[in-house]
Amino acid sequence: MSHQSRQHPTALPYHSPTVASQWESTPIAERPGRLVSLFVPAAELDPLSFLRGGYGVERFYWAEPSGGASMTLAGLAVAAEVRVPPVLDDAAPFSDQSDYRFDDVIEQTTRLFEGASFHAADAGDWGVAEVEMDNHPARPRLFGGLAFQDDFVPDNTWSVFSPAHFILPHFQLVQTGHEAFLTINALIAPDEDLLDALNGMREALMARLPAADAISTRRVVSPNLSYPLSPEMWAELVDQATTAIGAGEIEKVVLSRVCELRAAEPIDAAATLDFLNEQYGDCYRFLFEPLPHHAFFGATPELLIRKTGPRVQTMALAGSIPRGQSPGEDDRLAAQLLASPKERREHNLVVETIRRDMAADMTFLNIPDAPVVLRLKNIQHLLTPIEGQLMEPQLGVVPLLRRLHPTPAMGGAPAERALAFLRRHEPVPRGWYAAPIGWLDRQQDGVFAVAIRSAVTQHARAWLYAGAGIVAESQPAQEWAETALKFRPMLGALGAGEAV
Ligand SMILES: C=C(O[C@@H]1C=C(C(=O)O)C=C[C@H]1O)C(=O)O
Repeated sequence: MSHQSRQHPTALPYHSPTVASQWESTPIAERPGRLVSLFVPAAELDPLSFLRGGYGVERFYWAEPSGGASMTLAGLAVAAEVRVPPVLDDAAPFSDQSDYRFDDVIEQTTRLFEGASFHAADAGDWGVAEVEMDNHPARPRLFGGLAFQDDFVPDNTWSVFSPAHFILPHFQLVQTGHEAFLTINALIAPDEDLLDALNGMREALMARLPAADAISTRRVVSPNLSYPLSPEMWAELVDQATTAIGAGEIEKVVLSRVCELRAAEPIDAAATLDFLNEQYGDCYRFLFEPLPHHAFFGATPELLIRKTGPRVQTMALAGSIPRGQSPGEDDRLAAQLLASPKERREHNLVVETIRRDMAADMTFLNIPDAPVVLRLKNIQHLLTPIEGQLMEPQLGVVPLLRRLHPTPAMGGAPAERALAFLRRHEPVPRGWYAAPIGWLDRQQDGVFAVAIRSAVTQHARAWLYAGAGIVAESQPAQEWAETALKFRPMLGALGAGEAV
């Protein structure tokens, strides 16, 4: 691959994260380091206080909706990263580059975990014991995501983001069910004595174990909002889409718009997590802050893929209607959503595309015949939960992301033409909005959500994103109102109340 890289100023002076791509074909013994992870039980640590205690360093957060195998991960600082730089080479036609990000992530991840070791810090008499890594909740997990489009380049808004970027946190707190563990991850030099390294790491781990003094963080107060796309411009955009649909060029395209927010002080995205956990506990809550005050965060209802060994789960989530003012009105609107041919068609396009894209890899794929209604705080959606069993369990989560992203719930149908339509017509680049966000481990198991109901911050500014599926019958005013509802989670999180 010959794409040039652009360096981002993400490294803070006190550490220098190793980019796994530097290891390119170097024999393990000659590499700059190998991954060592050491953990202790940490039932007393609260993930949000832990993050608040890390104000000023890189921070990461991931919380799955409660129930089942749900997991919360909070990360501080960077032990290692997997990053795919942008392609800036105009000479290479974009079509030749498609999918390069996924292969790069797989390669770099595999290299990062080669020769990795995993240890319990409290074995016996405070000894250190090597432990089987693969199913342990404290195992090292890379957290991050990808940009929506393959040809992403970091613009002014997304200046510290990459086409794909995953972080292995230096300190990683994981809660699953009733268990919690704090893990310290580090790359140690090949000539460094493992026991010496482990002793040093254990000291650093124990120093983090007591709950940090919470640094008080402030929520945003009375921010200013603006919408770069006027309702008239939106109507024109929707008309362009319905015209392309009428001409048979595409069947569906998801259009998005942006809300710009200005605050009086730098925005602490982590300070919104209490609100998101309280109000949107039924969603995937995430924070990716690779540089302090440059954060991408949100609370999304949409699972893209959960892979545990041979088992996979995904969903079709498309088709929307507001919540009612009363339980009766809620039910009436839900029935209207289920009965709407337009919403059902929008939804079925997603179901059928997922069926087509997954069927070849599955020994079985269970897709219910009809959707149910998912009722969220401000909006209701049509939902079809999907599960299956992989023919080859060793097929990792990243190839599955490649198959699925973007589903017609985020891009459109047919996918390539819908993406080309968006490149031509959507006025604001999406960055990481509507793209996969989540975690993966050494076995390349993992969980990814679709990063909608999300915002990106830069110091005192934030950009919120919301989109809606457009089909032949779509009306601009209705889609404007739907996107207004989809801004609400982030508006609430950023102190802008229920404003639309
Ligand atoms: C694109 C968004 O939402 C998606 C679009 C939906 C629709 O068009 O009905 C519903 C849920 C999501 O799949 C968003 O929230 O920004």
